[in-house]
Amino acid sequence: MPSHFRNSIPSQHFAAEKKRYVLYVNYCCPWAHRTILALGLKGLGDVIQLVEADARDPARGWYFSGRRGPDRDPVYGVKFLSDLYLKADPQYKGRITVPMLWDKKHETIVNNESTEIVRMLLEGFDELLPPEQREANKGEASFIPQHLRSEIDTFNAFVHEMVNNGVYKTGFASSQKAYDENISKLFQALDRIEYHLAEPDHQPYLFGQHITEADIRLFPTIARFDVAYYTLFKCNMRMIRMDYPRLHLWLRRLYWNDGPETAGGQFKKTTSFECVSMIRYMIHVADIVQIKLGYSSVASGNGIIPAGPDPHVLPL
Ligand SMILES: N[C@@H](CCC(=O)N[C@@H](CS)C(=O)NCC(=O)O)C(=O)O
Repeated sequence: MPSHFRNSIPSQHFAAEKKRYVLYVNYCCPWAHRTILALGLKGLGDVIQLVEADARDPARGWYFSGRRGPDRDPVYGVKFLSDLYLKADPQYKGRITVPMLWDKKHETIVNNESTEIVRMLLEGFDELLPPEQREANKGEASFIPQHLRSEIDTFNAFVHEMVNNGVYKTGFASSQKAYDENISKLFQALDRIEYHLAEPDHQPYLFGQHITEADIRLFPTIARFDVAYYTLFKCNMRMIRMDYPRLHLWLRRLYWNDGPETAGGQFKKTTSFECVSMIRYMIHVADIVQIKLGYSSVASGNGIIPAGPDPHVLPL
C-alpha cells in the first residue's frame, strides 16, 4: 500500500531548519533502518531528532514503551504513534508505519515513505551543514553522484522490488505456488547483485570507491538475511555467508568499518540484533520489537528466539 504523506524538504511549506523535524523509527524495521543510516551518515544528529517507538500493540500499533526508547512521545507526551497520525489527519485510516518524519512547526507528517525520507536526509538539509559535507561539494564521493544518478535509481528500483520486498513476498506467501515463485525471483536477484559486485567499478561498494544511496538501501535487508530471513521467512536456498562471497564481503566491509566514511561505524551502530522481535508485530502480539526476537515470534508463533547464526556478522 503506498504511503500517504509525501511532502518534501526543502519545499514551500517545509524548509530545512535545525531542530524542526522528528524522525520516528523502530530499529527492527528495515525501512526505518535505511533512514536511521542516512541520518547518521550525513551527520544530522543535531539537526533532526530521532525517536524510537519500540513496541507494538495488537490493536493500536506502534507505541513508546520506555524499554528501549522513551515511554512517551517526547514532543507531545502521547503514548501511541497513531495519535500523531491522527493529529496530522483526523480522517486518517491507513497503516500506522515507521519510519515517519514529523514537522513540529506545522504539527503534521512530512513524509512516511522511507525511500523519499532517505533522499531528503541525504540532500535536503545540506544548507545547514558545513560546506565539505554538502553533496554538491563532494563530487564522486557524494551519496548519489551526478554521473551515476540514473544507474543508482535503476538499481534501487530493482533491489526494492526483488530484494527489500522480495524477502517479505517469500516469507508471507500464502500458497506454495506463490512461495516457489517468489523465492526463485529473490535468489535470482541476489545472484545478479553478486555478479554486479564482480565488476571492478562496483567494488568495494556497489558503485565503486564510495558508499552511495544504493548501499544504504540494500544493507538493512542483507544484514537481516542470515539472521532472520533465511530461517524465519524460509529464504533458505542459499546463505549470504556461505554462498555469496562478494555480497558477504560487501556486508562485512560496511558493518565493521568504523572510519570517517561510515561516520564512525554507523552501519554496525544502527544494526540492533538484540532489538526485540522483528516479526512479533506482524502476528499481532504486543511487545517490544527488535530484529531477532521480532522475526522469530512471527514465523514460529511462539516467540522462541533462534540461537544462531553465531556470530550474527562474521569478522572481516
Ligand atoms: N512503504 C513504507 C513501509 C514501511 C513499513 O511497512 N513499516 C512497517 C515496519 S517494518 C510498519 O510500520 N508496519 C506497521 C503496519 O503495517 O501496521 C516505507 O518504506 O517507509
